[in-house]
Amino acid sequence: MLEIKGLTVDFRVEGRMVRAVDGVSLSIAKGQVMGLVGESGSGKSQVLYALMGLLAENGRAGGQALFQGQDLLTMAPRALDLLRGKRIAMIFQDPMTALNPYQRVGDQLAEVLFHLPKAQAWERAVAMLERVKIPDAAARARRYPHEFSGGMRQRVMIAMALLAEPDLLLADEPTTALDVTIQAQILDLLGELAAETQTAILIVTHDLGVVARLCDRVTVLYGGRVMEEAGAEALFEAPRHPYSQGLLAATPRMEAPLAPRMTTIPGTPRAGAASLPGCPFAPRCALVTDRCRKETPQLIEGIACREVTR
Ligand SMILES: Nc1ncnc2c1ncn2[C@@H]1O[C@H](COP(=O)(O)OP(=O)(O)OP(=O)(O)O)[C@@H](O)[C@H]1O
Repeated sequence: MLEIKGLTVDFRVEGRMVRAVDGVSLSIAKGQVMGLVGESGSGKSQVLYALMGLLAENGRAGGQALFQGQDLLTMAPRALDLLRGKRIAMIFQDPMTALNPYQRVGDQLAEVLFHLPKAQAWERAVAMLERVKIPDAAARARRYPHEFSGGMRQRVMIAMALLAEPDLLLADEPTTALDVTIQAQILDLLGELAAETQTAILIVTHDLGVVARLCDRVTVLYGGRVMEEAGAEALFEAPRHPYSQGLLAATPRMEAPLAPRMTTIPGTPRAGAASLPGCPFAPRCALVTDRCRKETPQLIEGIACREVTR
């Protein structure tokens, strides 16, 4: 459904180009859920923005992003507009970017189903609001976005994306603002959708709990580069890249009451790391060698670390 090949994102900053995403490749099949994980600043969101043609004005994308064989990066803006919101839906971190403040929530949702008679579209919209756990959905549908709490608006946006039954759903931290019980229910709902309608999902998150609950596969980003790509279960059971190991060790686990201290990865991410030669994780890596600082390791069989594959 989606095949990203060597995606780059560069930003012009004070007259020079800074690389934020450096050669990211991944593919997602029909009905598959791919998690894109990494610390803040690793480039996760820019990957999504590049796919949707929504990079900031000083940004430029390179490489290829094939959606059902068509390259999203070189597509004419009008063709991309036609895909967005129909075959490709996106859930943003901030729901107000997707909702019209002057239109009743039910009408906005029903508009997604423009091909149905109005009454039927409205009924489906209310049913979807119920599925995303909006209490008293029929009455709420008649209200405006500002009359909803932040968490409820987030669920409305998720409902809107699900109603469209897109082929591809791009989601940027879709449940971060929700409380944990609702979060779990929404993640399960996204998982059901992927299975029912064979929607492929690319979900950006810094939360490995989200990955564990929803994802089939995971791509781990660091400094704009892919460090590891693996099945979600395999990654949790045996992370291979030193960065993935650190990321997992830094996540508190319910089932490990005997290890209450959270481990952290020493050091801080290198700003603009993707512009420099060598492995971006080298300054923080326990296995680092001289070669890691000079040569950028390529992703081979799901891992970009020579020291592990040697
Ligand atoms: N308009 C811009 N101009 C220059 N640099 C930018 C711009 N937008 C983003 N960046 C840089 O791109 C890099 C990746 O940002 P991105 O938002 O994708 O990270 P992220 O992993 O999604 O983090 P977060 O979880 O905080 O959203 C960062 O170093 C950021 O400073």
